[in-house]
Amino acid sequence: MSISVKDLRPSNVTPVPLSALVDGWALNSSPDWNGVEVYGVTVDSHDVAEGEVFVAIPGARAHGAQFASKAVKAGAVAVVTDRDGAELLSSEVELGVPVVEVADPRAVAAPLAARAYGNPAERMKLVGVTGTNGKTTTSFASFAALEQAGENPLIFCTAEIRLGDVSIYPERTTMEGPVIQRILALGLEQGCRSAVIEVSAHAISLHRIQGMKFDVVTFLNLQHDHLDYYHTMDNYFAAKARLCSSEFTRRAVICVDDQWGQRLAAQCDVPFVTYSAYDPQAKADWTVLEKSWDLDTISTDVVLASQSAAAPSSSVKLSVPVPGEVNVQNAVAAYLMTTWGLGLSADQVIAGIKRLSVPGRMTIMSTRDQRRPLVIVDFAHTPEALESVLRTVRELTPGRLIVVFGTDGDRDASKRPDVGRVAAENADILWVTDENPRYEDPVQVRGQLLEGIRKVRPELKDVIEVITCRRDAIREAIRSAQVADTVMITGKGNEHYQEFNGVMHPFEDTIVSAEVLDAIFPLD
Ligand SMILES: CC(=O)N[C@H]1[C@@H](OP(=O)(O)OP(=O)(O)OC[C@H]2O[C@@H](n3ccc(=O)[nH]c3=O)[C@H](O)[C@@H]2O)O[C@H](CO)[C@@H](O)[C@@H]1O[C@H](C)C(=O)N[C@@H](C)C(=O)N[C@H](CCC(=O)O)C(=O)O
Ligand SMILES: Nc1ncnc2c1ncn2[C@@H]1O[C@H](COP(=O)(O)OP(=O)(O)OP(=O)(O)O)[C@@H](O)[C@H]1O
Repeated sequence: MSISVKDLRPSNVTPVPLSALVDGWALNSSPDWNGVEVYGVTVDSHDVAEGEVFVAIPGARAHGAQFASKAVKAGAVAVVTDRDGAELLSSEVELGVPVVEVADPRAVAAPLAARAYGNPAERMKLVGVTGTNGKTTTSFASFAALEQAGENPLIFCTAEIRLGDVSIYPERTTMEGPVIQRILALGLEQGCRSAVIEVSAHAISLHRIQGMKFDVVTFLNLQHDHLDYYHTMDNYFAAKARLCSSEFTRRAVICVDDQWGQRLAAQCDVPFVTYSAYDPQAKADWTVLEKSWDLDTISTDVVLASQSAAAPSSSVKLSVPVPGEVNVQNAVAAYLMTTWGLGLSADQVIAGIKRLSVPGRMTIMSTRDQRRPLVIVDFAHTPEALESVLRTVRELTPGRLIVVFGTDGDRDASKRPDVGRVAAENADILWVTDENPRYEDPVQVRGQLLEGIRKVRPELKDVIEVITCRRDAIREAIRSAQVADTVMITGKGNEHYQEFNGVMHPFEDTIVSAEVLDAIFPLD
C-alpha cells in the first residue's frame, strides 16, 4: 500500500478547546465554541481528519470557504476564515459547526496547527535551507550529518519527505504549514530529535513556516527563477532574506559568493557566519582553499579553512559523494550549519556528509567505459545551475557533450530564453523536449527555449526538437552517443511524473534512461 502525506498524522494528540486554540487571533467569540475540542488543523478539504479545524483561505483561484461543507462532511469540527469567508458561509446552507473569524486565515494556519499539535518544532533541533539552487542537496547533507550524530532527523524537501522508514515524494518543496506541523508532531512520537526543512520563497511569502523558529538556517544563492510570482529579483530576495532574520531563526550561515549573500550579511540581525565556496581571498569567515571533483569516483573534495583570528589555522576536509563544483557551496553550508549552528562534532558531520546521497542530482546512470558513454540525470532548471553543471561536465568529457532538456510550463517564462542560450553555449548537441507543460502549450514553451538557442546558433545547428515525447528524446540522445561522449538529462531530477493539463503521467528520467541504456548498450 502506498503511503501519502494524508496518512502522516500524530496519533496521541491532546485535544485543545477551540476557544483556546484561536485565542489571540479570533475577532469574535461565540457560545457555540464551548465544548468543541480540536485534534488538528488543515487548509485543504481533501485532507481532513475527524476533529480538525478547517482554515478556509482566500486563494488566488478560489475562497477556501467554498469547500467548508465538504471539509465538515469529512470531519472538520470548526471553520476558521476571514470576513468574506464568514459572509459566504452565512449565506450558505447550515454548516452545523462554529465559524471563527480572523483577519488573515493564511497567516494563522501554521501557528494554529503548532498550537494544536503542542508546538512540536520547539522540541526539536530545526534546520532551514533556502536559496534558488542547492537547497535539496544541502538539506540532504545536513540530514546525513544529523543522522550520523544520532539526532534521528526527518527531512522535508523537493525530492522527498522522509520520516524513519517512510519516504514520500512530495507535491511541493515546502508543504502547507499544518502539514509540516503535524509531521513534526508525528516525528516526535517516533523519537525524532531534529528536522531539516527546505524552505522555498513561496513558503515564506505564503506563511507556510509562520511562527517557526529555526535553530540555524542557510542562504545559498539567488538566481533567476520564480519571477512569475515575484516580478523583480529584489522582491524575490526580500522573501528569502526573511528566513535569515530574527523572525525565523536564531543563527544563520550565509554564502557570500553572490551580491545577494553579501547584501544579506550586511542586514542580518542574528548571529551569523559567512563563507565563500568560490573565492579563497573573499572577505568571509570561512573560505574554500582547495576543491576538486571527479565523475568516475563520483565525488567532490573540499578543503575549508576558517579565516577567523581566533582559529586562523583550522582547516577541514570534506568528501562529498556528489560530483560538481556547485556541491562545494552546498556541503560547506551543511557543515557550518551542523557544527557552528547546532554544535555537532566536526568528525561526525564529516563522516555523515561522506555518506550523502541525493536522488536525481548529478545521478550517474552509467560511468564511461569501453562499452557505454557517461550518462547523468540532474535537476538543473535555472540558467545559472545549467551553466555550472554543463561546465563541470564539459571539463570531464573527452568527446561531445549532449544535453536533453526542456523547461517548465506555467512557471517563470522569462528564464526560458536564457536556459536555451546557456545550453547552446555550453553543450555540443541539444535535444529540446518537454518537462511539465502543465496548462501551457508545449510548442510555445519550447519556442521560448529555441528563441534563446537561436541567439547562439541562428541556424539551430546540432539542435533537435523532439515534439513527440521526452522518452524519445532520451532514447535518441543516448542512441546517438559514443563512449567518449557525455549525455546530460536535466531539469526533472527525481520527479516521478510529467504534468500535462493537470494530469500527472508517471515518468522518471532515471528509470527511463536506465531502461534505454540497457536496451542500447547491454552489459552482457
Ligand atoms: C502560487 C502558489 O503558491 N499558490 C498556493 C496558493 O494557492 P491559491 O492561493 O491559488 O489557492 P486556491 O487554489 O485559490 O485555493 C484556496 C484555498 O482553498 C483550498 N481548497 C481548494 C480546492 C479544494 O477543492 N479544496 C480546498 O480546500 C486550498 O487548499 C486553499 O487553501 O495557496 C495554496 C494553499 O495555501 C497552495 O496550495 C498553492 O500552491 C500551489 C499548489 C503551487 O503550485 N505552488 C508552487 C508555485 C509553490 O509553492 N512552489 C514552491 C517553490 C518551489 C521551488 O523552489 O521551485 C514550493 O514550495 O513548492
Ligand atoms: N549551490 C548551487 N548553485 C547552483 N546550482 C546548483 C547548486 N546546487 C545544485 N545546483 C544545481 O541545481 C540543481 C538543483 O539542485 P537542488 O535540487 O539541490 O536545488 P533546489 O534549490 O532544491 O531546487 P528546487 O527548490 O527547485 O527543488 C542541481 O541538479 C544542480 O544542477
